[in-house]
Amino acid sequence: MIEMRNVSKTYANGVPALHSIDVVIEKGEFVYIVGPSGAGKSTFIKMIYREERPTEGSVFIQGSDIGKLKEKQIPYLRRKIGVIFQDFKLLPKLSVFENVAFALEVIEEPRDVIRQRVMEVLDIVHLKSKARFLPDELSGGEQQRVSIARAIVNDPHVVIADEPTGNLDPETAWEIMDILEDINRRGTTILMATHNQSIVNTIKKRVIAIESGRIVRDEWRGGYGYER
Ligand SMILES: Nc1ncnc2c1ncn2[C@@H]1O[C@H](COP(=O)(O)OP(=O)(O)OP(=O)(O)O)[C@@H](O)[C@H]1O
Repeated sequence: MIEMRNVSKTYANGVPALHSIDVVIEKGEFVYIVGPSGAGKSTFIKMIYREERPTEGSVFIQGSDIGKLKEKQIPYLRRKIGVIFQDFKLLPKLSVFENVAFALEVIEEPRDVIRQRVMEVLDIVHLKSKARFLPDELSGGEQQRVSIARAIVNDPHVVIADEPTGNLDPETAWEIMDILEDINRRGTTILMATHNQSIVNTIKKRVIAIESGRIVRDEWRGGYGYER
């Protein structure tokens, strides 16, 4: 469902970030992207929702080369991809409900459909009772759960999380992982860039390790090599 073929990225200032990346991620997988600071993890992730474009090579989502999309087609791509950030990026003046509903209002879904779907996803992240709260009335973990609800409200094929537990204490980080695993069990592909070794070592998934812009390891943490 996600395929990178010979993808390289050099930023406009000449900084090389990715070199000849070849990778396939199948529907329903849960994949960690790991590597030292500056290795290229965020750049890798940004390629998938076309926040950045490759300088060489192609990125395919469900068989379509997203480098070839016209600007006006990009919102359609982004509806198929939910994104979660380390710093949540919630709209501070909107309630929890409104933050999550926003993506559905943009596509002019009927009000009753919006209400039902928003409450459904708030239930998945255990925040139904806080639908009317503002983001700054919530803990960091709760804010991250709102941003997860917002990421899945359009029922995307893939959720991309860039350091989703980076700003959270360890206990809250595990709660976020429970929710991401639950979403993955419901069929959504998950890609998560992380520095959190204890999560990667405990909740065993496919691990893609990037160093200096190259994939240096791609395996299941279960102890056997990754093959397809
Ligand atoms: N917009 C940009 N313009 C120029 N260089 C950039 C840009 N974004 C990232 N880089 C550079 O590209 C390289 C890879 O950065 P990237 O953010 O992808 O790494 P990362 O693995 O996500 O790091 P971290 O773990 O610290 O978030 C780094 O050398 C970085 O300085």
